[in-house]
Amino acid sequence: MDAILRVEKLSKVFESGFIRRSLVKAVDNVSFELSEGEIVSLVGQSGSGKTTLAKIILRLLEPSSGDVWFMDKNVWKDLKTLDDLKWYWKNVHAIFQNPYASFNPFYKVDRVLNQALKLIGKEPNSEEAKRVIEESLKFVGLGPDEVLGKYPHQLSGGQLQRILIARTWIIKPKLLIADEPVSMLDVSTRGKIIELFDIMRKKYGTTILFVSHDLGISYVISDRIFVMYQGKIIEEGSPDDILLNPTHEYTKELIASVPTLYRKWSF
Ligand SMILES: Nc1ncnc2c1ncn2[C@@H]1O[C@H](COP(=O)(O)OP(=O)(O)OP(=O)(O)O)[C@@H](O)[C@H]1O
Repeated sequence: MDAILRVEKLSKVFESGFIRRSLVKAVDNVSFELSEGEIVSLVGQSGSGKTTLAKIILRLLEPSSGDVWFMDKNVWKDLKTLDDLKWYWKNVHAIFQNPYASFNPFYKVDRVLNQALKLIGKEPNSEEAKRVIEESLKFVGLGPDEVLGKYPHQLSGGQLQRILIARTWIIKPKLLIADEPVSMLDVSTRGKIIELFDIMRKKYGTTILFVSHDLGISYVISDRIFVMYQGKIIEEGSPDDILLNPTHEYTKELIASVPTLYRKWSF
């Protein structure tokens, strides 16, 4: 399979401390490739560098060194104009942990769906736009009357996260970066969202980078798992490789800290 994303020797160093300056290597010489339609989990404890890596790929945070290639374009060197960036964010889309943060509290939730329509060149409020929005909500199991015309505070975190998946469904990105998208949600919404990721990959060939501290969910949904520790990917392999034959002490600790790992998940 062709690589859709290539990360090459990526590093990000932060300066921290006020009186005594010290350097934190949040991402330390990381390289990997993602293929079309793959679901890959990036797993590690808090502070291991997952979000920093995700932000660099999303072009939200500049790397200290190294390159990110997406479909043969160097993300930090080749994308210069606003149109280049729009192209990138149409193809590389993110869903973050806290759905409330993705909505402006002063606007009705419809706005994020209309913005998605604009991004793909469709006129909001047209008959076609209405149809696409309805289809997208159906895809995530929401009725239009349930959510449209409402403000974010009138909906639950699970409903908001589903609307964000509906937005992703409208945009149909080639790469979806989902950074802890389910950790704040109840078990049934979590299961539904993970099921939707699987459908997106099967139906539209979406590649998904699932960023999580939860090896349990990653085991169930991934084709491959990367284990991140102190800014480095210290181990990678199939879920069974990682779980049954972990080579790194840190991975063994991570497995031991997941009591629900072998429980049957019913999605
Ligand atoms: N803007 C920043 N300035 C200084 N240090 C930072 C900054 N952002 C992150 N760091 C540091 O970089 C390291 C990696 O942080 P990062 O948020 O990427 O980890 P993470 O694995 O995503 O953690 P979490 O699961 O808690 O989100 C941490 O030591 C963090 O303190």
